[in-house]
Amino acid sequence: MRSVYRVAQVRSAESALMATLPAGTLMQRAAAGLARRCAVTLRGQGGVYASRVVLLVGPGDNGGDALFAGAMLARQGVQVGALLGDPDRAHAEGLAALRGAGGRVLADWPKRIDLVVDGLLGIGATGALRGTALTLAEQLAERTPRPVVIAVDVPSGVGVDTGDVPGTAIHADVTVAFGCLKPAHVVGPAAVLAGQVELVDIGIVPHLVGDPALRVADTADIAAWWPHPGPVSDKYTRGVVGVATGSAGYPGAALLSLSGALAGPAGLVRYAGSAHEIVVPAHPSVIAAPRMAEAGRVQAWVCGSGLGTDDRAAAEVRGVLAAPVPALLDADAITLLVDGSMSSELRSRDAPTVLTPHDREYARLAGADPGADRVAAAQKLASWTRSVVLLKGDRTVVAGPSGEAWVNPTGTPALATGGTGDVLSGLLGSLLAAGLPAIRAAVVAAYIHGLAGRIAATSGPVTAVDVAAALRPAIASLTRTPTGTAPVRPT
Ligand SMILES: NC(=O)C1=CN([C@@H]2O[C@H](COP(=O)(O)OP(=O)(O)OC[C@H]3O[C@@H](n4cnc5c(N)ncnc54)[C@H](O)[C@@H]3O)[C@@H](O)[C@H]2O)[C@@H](O)CC1
Repeated sequence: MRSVYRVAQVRSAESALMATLPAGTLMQRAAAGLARRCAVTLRGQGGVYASRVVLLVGPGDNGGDALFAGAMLARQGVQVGALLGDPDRAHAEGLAALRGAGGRVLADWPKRIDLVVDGLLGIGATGALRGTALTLAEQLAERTPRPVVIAVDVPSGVGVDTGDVPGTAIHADVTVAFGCLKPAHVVGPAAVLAGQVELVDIGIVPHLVGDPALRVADTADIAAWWPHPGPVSDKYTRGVVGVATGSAGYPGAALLSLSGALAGPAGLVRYAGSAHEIVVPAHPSVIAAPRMAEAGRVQAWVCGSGLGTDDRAAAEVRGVLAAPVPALLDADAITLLVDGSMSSELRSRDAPTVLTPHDREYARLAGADPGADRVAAAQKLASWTRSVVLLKGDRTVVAGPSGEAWVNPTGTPALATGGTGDVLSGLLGSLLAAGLPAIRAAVVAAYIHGLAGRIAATSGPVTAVDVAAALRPAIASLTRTPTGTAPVRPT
């Protein structure tokens, strides 16, 4: 598991550590890690000696890191040139070190570039890129062929604490993050611009205070949390999941959510709904009934997709809300919550509730788009509804009513196709029925669903049926890979 911290937490940890060290020590640690990573890239492109590196240098310490790393590379025979965003405010000692090692300040972009180091802005950034920093970022974006870019701490132009991208920003191949992960490395569009994130330990971790802003699970966590049957398990002790989705008009939603539920750890899957005659030929192990009241006992309900929004559907959602077991509400069930007529039933539930909105469903329910800070948006809805909220996206966010938040690292654009959400809700319901705490069930389901999307995408364009079929190999891969496939590797 990786913990992600906000800028204020990083700043106070850095201050606490700096008070115990000679001046400049942290910047030297950061620059050394950055220079090492740059050398790895240059070696991979044909060699370090005589390669050409351009530093983009901003007015703060982020630019200082780039200048000191440039000096280290210059001493290894690299031709290093610096483009200064604000010549009067460039880090003076860093600039002297670069010049002393044979590096130069450039008046313009050179023709040949093997690597660009983005040291325009780090954790001191506010708002969209502006001034010369913006001009340099725009000029970089226009270059063809596009040079390889390594960002210093964060890609310039991103919202470090939110992961939003308010304007032009640098698109990095690699981001060398100092000390710990920040939200921009893992969430929102910023996470895509960060590329491969590599952590350099500069010693601040023991000084980080307070709960992390976010957590990211890795394969080892998911493997440890996945419930397995024991020698005395039976189909009932493993948990029974009830699926109230689809309808005679939309039987596909029922079939897809059932395929997700059947891949999960529950021992039995029951179906309740008007597609009951259709689901059994497709999934013979499912026990089907026309209504919830006739479905038999379950340890969790999944309700919503393809249900419709008529009186019958509303009665089913009320029935699920009244049931004393964990409940997942998706799609049409979320729509039925929008008018507020079921708010008190929702907010007063004793058993856990999970809501799985995409952005448009979120906007209908919360009254506004998730906006720039997707984590805060999910936390707000979780707190108001007293539910776990799984806000779908390329980096799906999971937030609990107490404020705990997770981001899923396995997402893929391949999942952006109709019906994949139904597969996710079935799988998540099965994890709830197997007894996982709601927030953990949501984190595990999002992770496995993302892996399945990636596996399905290896054979070409993906449908929800392909994602459902890939759930089993995704789950099997947990036991084959004892430690992480997280997107972050320490250097
Ligand atoms: N504080 C520390 O102990 C350490 C800091 N380090 C580096 O220092 C960085 C933070 O340095 P700073 O606090 O100096 O901040 P930055 O280097 O991010 O620069 C902030 C300055 O950039 C300008 N600026 C802010 N937003 C802008 C925008 N949108 N467009 C154009 N200009 C903008 C402002 O003049 C602001 O003062 C970290 O990200 C990291 O790279 C590392 O050297 C490790 C140690």
